[in-house]
Amino acid sequence: MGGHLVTVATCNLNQWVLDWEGNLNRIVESIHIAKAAGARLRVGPELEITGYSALDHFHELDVYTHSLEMLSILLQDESTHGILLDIGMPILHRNLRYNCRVICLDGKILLIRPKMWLANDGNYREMRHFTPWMRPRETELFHLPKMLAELQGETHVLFGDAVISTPETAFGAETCEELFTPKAPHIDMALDGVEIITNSSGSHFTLRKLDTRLQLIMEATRKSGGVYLYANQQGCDGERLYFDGCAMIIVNGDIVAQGSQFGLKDVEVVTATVDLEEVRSYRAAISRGLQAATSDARYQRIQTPFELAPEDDDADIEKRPTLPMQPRVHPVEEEIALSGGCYLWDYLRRSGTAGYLVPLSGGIDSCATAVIVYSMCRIVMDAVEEENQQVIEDVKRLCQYSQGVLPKTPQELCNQIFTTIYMGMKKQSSRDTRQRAKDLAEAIGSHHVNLDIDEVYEAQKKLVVNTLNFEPRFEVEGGSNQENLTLQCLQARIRMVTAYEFGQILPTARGRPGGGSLLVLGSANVGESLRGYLTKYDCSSADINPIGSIDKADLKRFIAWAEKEFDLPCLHEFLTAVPTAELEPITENYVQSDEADMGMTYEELTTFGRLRKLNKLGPFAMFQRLVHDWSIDRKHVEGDTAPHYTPAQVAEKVKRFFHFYAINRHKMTTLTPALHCNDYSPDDNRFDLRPFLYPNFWKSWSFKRIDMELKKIEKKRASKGK
Ligand SMILES: Nc1ncnc2c1ncn2[C@@H]1O[C@H](COP(=O)(O)OP(=O)(O)OC[C@H]2O[C@@H]([n+]3cccc(C(=O)O)c3)[C@H](O)[C@@H]2O)[C@@H](O)[C@H]1O
Ligand SMILES: Nc1ncnc2c1ncn2[C@@H]1O[C@H](COP(=O)(O)OP(=O)(O)OP(=O)(O)O)[C@@H](O)[C@H]1O
Ligand SMILES: NC(=O)CC[C@H](N)C(=O)O
Repeated sequence: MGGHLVTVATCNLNQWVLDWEGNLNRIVESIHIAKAAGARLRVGPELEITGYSALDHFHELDVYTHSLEMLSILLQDESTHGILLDIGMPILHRNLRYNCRVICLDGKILLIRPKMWLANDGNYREMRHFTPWMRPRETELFHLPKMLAELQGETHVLFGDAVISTPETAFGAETCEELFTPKAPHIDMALDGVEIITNSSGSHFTLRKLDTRLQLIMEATRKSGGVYLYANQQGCDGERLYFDGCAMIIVNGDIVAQGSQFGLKDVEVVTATVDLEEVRSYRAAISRGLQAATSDARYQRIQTPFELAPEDDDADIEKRPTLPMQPRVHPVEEEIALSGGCYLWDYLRRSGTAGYLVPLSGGIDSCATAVIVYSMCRIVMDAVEEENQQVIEDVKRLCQYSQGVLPKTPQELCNQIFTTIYMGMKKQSSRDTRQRAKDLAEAIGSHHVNLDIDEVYEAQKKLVVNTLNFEPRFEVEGGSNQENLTLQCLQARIRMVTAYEFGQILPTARGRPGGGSLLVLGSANVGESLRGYLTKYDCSSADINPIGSIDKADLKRFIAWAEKEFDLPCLHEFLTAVPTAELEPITENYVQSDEADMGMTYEELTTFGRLRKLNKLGPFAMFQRLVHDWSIDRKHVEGDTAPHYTPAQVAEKVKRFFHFYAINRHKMTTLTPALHCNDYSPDDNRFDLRPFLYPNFWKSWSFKRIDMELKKIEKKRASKGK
């Protein structure tokens, strides 16, 4: 029989790919915390032994050998006994690679459950690394390697799609993506009377995604009833993704416990006491009976005498079911601040470098990058205040406080590990941008360098003058377009060389103990990357870019939010300034402007960027869509804030965008790795895979089709007298 009050645990773990012992230690620590909280079942993230993002390392046999070795250490560690464990790791079975859950108890394996529906969209390539288990509710024998067979006292364990039956209930596992599929395994398990479902995830962050995840999880148990335990990685495990934790426990559609989405705890365990009788009454009250009774999905149950709810515990009247709570969701601006801040901290501490350097131009993009570093310092100082020992250790190493004196404010920390550098040109740079950069640096406390690159520029330019006997001039000085571009790109590239030069020597020159290098941060955003409005291999080429998958609209929201939330009034100036590259000389009647140069506004670029990637529209479909969305006929419709253009103007805009997109796509192939935050990201290397040598779009069939459609539309409008 058994009791009905069960204490269960799930967790966020900050795993790191191939950090075998580190990963194992964090798993063991989570088990200790779960046990101390009285939990009898603990679930951990997907592939927690290797770290989720090992990618093509999953092709290497070492990975499977070391995973088994770590599992063997875990099973032998008696401090992990006395609780049912659901551990994530890769397993080689009959020469096929599987992404598995290993369910174990008291040093023995009960079941190995391979993932059935693999994640294969966007950043995910699980089909490249693993084989899905395509036989629902079937099992076979897994031959244990010698080291595990000795521990098990048997040569084989069950491998496949089955569930575990305890004296009082049954639980089954599903893995991450399976929850996202239309016919998720939890549906059949719930129909077959399984009351607790574990979900181990390696689920990455994108802006506004938590809503979707929450809805899916709550829906899973709202429709079928049951207890759902969600575990996830948290942090940067060695790739461009940030895993946003949020371990949760849900009962019959209500959240009863929720861990942090962003945070610096390497191990965060979430526990709750749930009442199995509530699941039974809920299931009795919903329309499920007939479907359950006629369902042919019958799961093999692996019996264990281990009680999840010892009756003795029910007699303890202090124990009571955890009450439902409202889900916590951060506003999108805060998501940018927290995801970027936490990712940068993991990257910094794990890379072993001395800090960050940002070329700060006085424009909004590099400003956003700098504010994200400041956000990191704020998050770190909060963790220091909460006495997070790992963070304190990392801060001590980075800041080299031999006396153990820690910084007291985010600004103090910022000053130790963050340099901003303004690299001006006498004729091109305005006083305004130089001042804005200086003001921001002062407000966030960064170590600020203000210099001019004219001498280097002149020396480099002389190479052409002296060697080719030709003096290139800017357009405003009467030069051609090609001369104008050459001189602009020269400045831009000198900035990149200067940024790396300073990044490498600054810690030593400042007398920082240990010396080392600063990582150079980039600030290219989605719109300008798509449009190609950047110099290849200039400051857009950096070590890592925290804003590379965020478009201008989201960035501006973030800066407006940070102005208030971080109390940085100087950010206001960045929001109202006209965006300019300052690569051409400023004259009495000419100041370079991004939007004029690009032939489109950032707002329009935001729309193009999202329709291209999220809605998957090519030139013709984009025209068909925007001719309505941006219709001139809607100009006077109240509340319509979109731009308004005639059909001919829309055609011209769409063609211009795709023309520049096509001729500049090569720039995406060398772009700095960016933290992945959005499904509209143009990242060519891992996410938005495209060719980079296109035919001339002006002569393309798709542009001709736009012209044909335009003619039809104009004819119709003319007949209506428009
Ligand atoms: N199909 C292809 N496949 C591979 N590579 C290709 C290529 N076509 C050109 N290239 C290469 O790319 C080069 C042209 O690209 P690139 O050198 O970037 O030069 P380009 O795109 O001509 O000029 C840079 C543009 O970015 C603007 N901008 C705006 C804002 C800021 C900044 C800044 O830097 O701060 C720059 C600047 O005003 C200018 O319009 C060619 O010289 C060639 O080396
Ligand atoms: N005067 C400068 N001093 C330092 N860095 C600069 C300067 N001008 C440009 N940069 C660096 O080069 C990058 C690309 O320059 P660009 O003019 O394209 O700026 P952007 O991407 O629009 O960003 P921002 O809004 O920060 O100017 C900037 O993000 C910045 O990091
Ligand atoms: N690892 C996975 O299966 C993750 C897939 C899932 N679609 C997600 O984004 O969370």
